[in-house]
Amino acid sequence: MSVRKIKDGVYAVGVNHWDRKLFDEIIPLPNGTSYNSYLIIGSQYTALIDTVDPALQDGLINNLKEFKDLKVDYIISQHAEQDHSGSIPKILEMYPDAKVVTNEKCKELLIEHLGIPDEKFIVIKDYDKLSLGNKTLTFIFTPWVHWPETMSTYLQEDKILFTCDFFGSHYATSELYAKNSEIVLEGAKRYYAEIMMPFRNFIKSNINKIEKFDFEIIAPSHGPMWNDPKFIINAYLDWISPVVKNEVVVLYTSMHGSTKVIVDELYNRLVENGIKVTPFNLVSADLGEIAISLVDAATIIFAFPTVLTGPHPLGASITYFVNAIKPKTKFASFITSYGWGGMTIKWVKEHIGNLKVEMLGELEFKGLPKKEDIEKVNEIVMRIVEAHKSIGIL
Ligand SMILES: Cc1cc2nc3c(=O)[nH]c(=O)nc-3n(C[C@H](O)[C@H](O)[C@H](O)COP(=O)(O)O)c2cc1C
Repeated sequence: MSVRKIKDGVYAVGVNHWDRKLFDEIIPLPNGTSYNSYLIIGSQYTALIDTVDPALQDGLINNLKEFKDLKVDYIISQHAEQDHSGSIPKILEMYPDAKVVTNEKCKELLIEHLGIPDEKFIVIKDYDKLSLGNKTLTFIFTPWVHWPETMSTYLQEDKILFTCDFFGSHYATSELYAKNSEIVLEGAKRYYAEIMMPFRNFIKSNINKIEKFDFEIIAPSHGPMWNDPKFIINAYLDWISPVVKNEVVVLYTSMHGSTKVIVDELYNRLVENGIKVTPFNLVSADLGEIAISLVDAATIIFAFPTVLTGPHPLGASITYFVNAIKPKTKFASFITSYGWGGMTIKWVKEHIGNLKVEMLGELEFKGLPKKEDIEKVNEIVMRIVEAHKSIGIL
């Protein structure tokens, strides 16, 4: 990605990671991602907002070299995670007089993670301003989107709000703006589901905080910028709202097909009853797609066999993940096939403490499901139907 001008004196200097396949070594990236860095050249001082993942730092360096006689005075660090901060040491080498401008918490994390020396920092407080001459930055603390130190930066004269991970999307593109397309929104939802959803409760207060500023562009640190900020803010408000959709997510695996018989039965009966069902075979499912589905789903069904007295390891792993990302799901049900005995359902129930779900039935059956097990499926389906009706989504 070469340098792109956003406004007079404001440039996108970050890089696309077109071929990155996994984020956090776990979430697939069908459309890659980007690490955005923004250069703001004021009449007196120049600031760089965030850097890029160190794996691609040469791209940032080459972009900065396109500016003749550039001197960076301030590196604004909005988030200490390495995909945005990891190239700060290299930029400090290039511009030894530059100072890292950030909050106290971020400073502490940057020292711990990157070993940046104490004397390199200027510590700012919530709503502090920094003048670059004809351009003014205001720092707005937006904690827990998604680390404790995260903050946003408002560029008053150009009405741009830099938000780092907040409103980011996993989407590598040569376009500057998101154009509100479904595909970018999907990338934003993929990002939200893994990274932001666990901190849903902090998002509303952060949106209230930023909305006091008059901005026309949201410039995140992943994916394209939003020149229709309402579009992504409204998407976030929808995702964090307590409202769930008439959808069931089935997380299943089956070694010899026994659990799968029940999953198929559940699928057919739920669909017959007008409920959207998304089954994910844990062997091959894209974890990002599972997380995306859980942003809206009213109900989760955990369905996997018993292995070595507990859940199949893929079942244990997904249970841990779902519990960690804390979806707003309201109902859950549990299915397992076993050979001689085990504790699978008990284990799963004990490991979903973060989910505020009403349990809508469970089915533990030996070997292949029998007639009475199939009948039990109907009971579970009717409970799900009633539950969805009770909250007015069916
Ligand atoms: C490696 C392995 C370990 C198993 N461990 C247990 C166990 O500890 N307790 C049990 O009741 N069944 C155990 N089983 C039996 C399965 O739970 C049983 O065959 C079940 O019906 C498989 O369901 P599926 O066809 O959906 O994979 C084990 C099976 C395998 C392959």
